Formats: sequence, structure tokens, C-alpha cells
Amino acid sequence: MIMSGTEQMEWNGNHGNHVFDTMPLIPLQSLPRACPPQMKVPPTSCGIYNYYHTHCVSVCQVSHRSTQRLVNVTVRKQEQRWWDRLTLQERKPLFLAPDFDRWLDESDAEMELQAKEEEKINKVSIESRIRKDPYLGLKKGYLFMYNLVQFLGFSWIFVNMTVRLFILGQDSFYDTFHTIADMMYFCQMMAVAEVMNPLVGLVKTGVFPAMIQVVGRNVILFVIFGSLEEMQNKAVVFFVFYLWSTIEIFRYPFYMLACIDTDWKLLTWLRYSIWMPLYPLGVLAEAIAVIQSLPIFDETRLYSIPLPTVLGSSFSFSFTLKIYLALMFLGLFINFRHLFRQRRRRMRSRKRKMN
Ligand SMILES: CCCCCCCCCCCCC/C=C/C(=O)SCCNC(=O)CCNC(=O)[C@H](O)C(C)(C)COP(=O)(O)OP(=O)(O)OC[C@H]1O[C@@H](n2cnc3c(N)ncnc32)[C@H](O)[C@@H]1OP(=O)(O)O
Repeated sequence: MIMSGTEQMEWNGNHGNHVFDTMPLIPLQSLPRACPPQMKVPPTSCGIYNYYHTHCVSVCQVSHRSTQRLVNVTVRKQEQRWWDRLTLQERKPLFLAPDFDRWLDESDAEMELQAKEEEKINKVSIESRIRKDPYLGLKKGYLFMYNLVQFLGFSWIFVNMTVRLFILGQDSFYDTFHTIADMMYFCQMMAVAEVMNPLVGLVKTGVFPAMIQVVGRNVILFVIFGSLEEMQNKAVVFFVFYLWSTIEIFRYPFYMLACIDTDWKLLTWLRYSIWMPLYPLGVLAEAIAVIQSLPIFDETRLYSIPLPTVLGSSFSFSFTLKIYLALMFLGLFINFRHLFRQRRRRMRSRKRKMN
């Protein structure tokens, strides 16, 4: 115990069922030293214990923490009630100086309770204002089911392709279309909902990026792969489908969790990060598919528009596809920028939540 000339003790508060005291540098000899036999505590604590035990109104347990300058004492009250005074004697001992910063009397406690009650009421009223939309449950239910179905569809595609890749190796590249196309048709037809959802205000995101995404994929799937048999056994189908499904097995579960107001750190990070390598790779694979299809369209004259003889024999669809090729890179740029902004917004709001 550190000794000093001062004999002042601060009386720090009469809080709930505890009393907190700070005793700066009390000469130990001024406190009774004898410990009750059952107490196995250092002499300092005994002194403090005895002080409270003999002087306080009602004490059941005394604990203390000492620093070089102070001894902080916590006295647990035997009964949970407000004390009229600290010590048995009516006059406050001279060395007790109440610390009003931490002092809490009955009216303070009532005010604290009232403030807590008000805070609770405010929270409930804000929540009920947010939940005003009577169809919110229905909307979230629809979105959850939509995302679940898409997640299952793309997971089936991803797992199927991965297993086939392990078993058949490179041979699996060439019949990807015949094994996967039906499921991909289903998922990509459903994906039209992704343009409709923001249009009707179900999700708060831009219609245009979703349109670029859905139209872009469906041109490749239905026009390039779907209508040209010659394209269906090319290896590029494997890369396009694999890249599409890799992003979706993270994106859809992320949306599912968002529907139930849940956020898994790793999943959120994956949803907002893996598009960075996957999107350019996906568009590159799609561009290769378009380039490979050009001579086939020229040869078969599929979707060519017959023209009057003065203007030439026909307007080849491959010309439209060449323009589309340029549009693909423009689309990539627009969506890359959109996704980058979404990522920044999401990561920022997450940081704010953590602070
Ligand atoms: C006019 C047509 C012109 C056509 C021109 C064609 C040109 C074609 C060029 C491009 C071709 C691209 C083809 C595609 C290739 C590939 O896919 S390659 C593989 C990699 N791909 C990707 O990484 C892209 C994945 N796709 C997407 O990310 C989206 O489709 C998106 C539209 C590009 C971006 O999504 P978006 O919804 O805008 O952003 P998010 O941050 O995810 O969502 C915003 C908020 O909305 C909520 N939300 C969205 N959808 C849902 C949902 N289904 N369910 C529930 N909630 C949803 C989401 O939770 C967010 O909410 P908050 O967090 O509260 O803001």
C-alpha cells in the first residue's frame, strides 16, 4: 500500500446494487487491519473490507483494484435498495468527498430508465415506419424464391461441369452444350425477371446494367449457340457457361441472404470482387464465340435479310454481329463501372456499420 499525507476518500456513487469508491493513497494504518478468518485476501483488502464492514449501512462483499495512485473499491450491497447515507454514523466523515459526476440517486435512475424507454419507443416507431409496405413480406418472399431457383440452377450447371471436367478432362469441353443447355435456357429465361424487378421497383438498382447483362448473355445463348449447330460442339461453350455459372453461385446466395437481412462477410466480398477477373474473361469468351460464328452465318445466310438486286444480294447477319462485337466492349465498360460503384458503395456502408 502506498502511503501519503492525504486522508481523503472520494465517494463515487450509490449505483443500483453497487457502491463505487476511489480512495486515493489512504494510509493503511488508518484502516482497521484485522481480517475475518474466512477471508483469504491481501491485507489492503482487509483494511478496506473492515472499514466498510464496520462503518457502512449494509455490506456483503468488498472488492478492490489498486493502481499506483488509487484504490478503487466496489462494495456490493446486501439488498438492492437505495441507501440514505453511506455510513452508519449520520455525519459524513470528513475524508469522504462525493464525486457528483458518477453519483446516481433515485430521480437520476428514473430519468435514465425513462430515456431508455423513449429510445426503445423511437426504435419501434422507426421500424414500423420502414415496414409500412403491406406487400414487403410478399416481395421478399418472391425475391427469395427467385434467387433460390437461380442458385439451384446455376449450382447444378457448375457442379455438373466441374465433375465432367474431372472425369472426362478436355473431352468434356465439346459436349457441354448438349448436357447443360436446357438448364442454361431455363436460368437465362428466368433472368429476364432481373430487368423487370428494378422496373417495377422490387430492387433498387439500375434497369440499364441489368438489361445489358441479360440481353448480352441471351444473344450468345439463343442466337449464337442455340441457332447454330456448328457452334454447339465448340470448346468456347464450356468457357462461357463456366464463367457465367461461377459468378452466379455467389451472387444469388448473396441476394437470398439480403432478402432475410443477413450479410456474410466472405460471401459479400466474393460477390463484389470476383466479377473483376470474371467479367472481362466472360466477355472475352463471348467475343471469341461471336468471331467464330461470323463465317458460319456468312455461309448459311441465316438471319440474312434479302435486299433488292440494286443494293446487293442480301444483308448478312454477320455485319450486325460485328457491330454487336463493338457494343459488347462498350457494355463491358458500362457494367464494369456500375459494378465498381456498387462495390465501393457496399464496402463503404459496411465500414460505416463497423464504426
Ligand atoms: C440495351 C441493351 C443493350 C445490349 C447491348 C449488349 C451488349 C452486351 C455487352 C455485355 C455482355 C455481358 C454478358 C455477361 C457476361 C458475364 O456474365 S461474364 C461472368 C461475370 N459476370 C458478372 O460478374 C456479372 C454478374 N451480374 C451482375 O452483377 C448484375 O447482373 C448487374 C446488373 C451487372 C449488377 O447487379 P446490380 O443488381 O445492379 O447490383 P447489386 O449491387 O448486386 O444489387 C443492387 C441492390 O439490389 C439488390 N438486388 C439486386 N438484385 C436482387 C435480387 N435478385 N434479389 C434481391 N435483391 C437484389 C441487392 O441486394 C442490392 O441491394 P442493396 O445492397 O441494399 O443496395
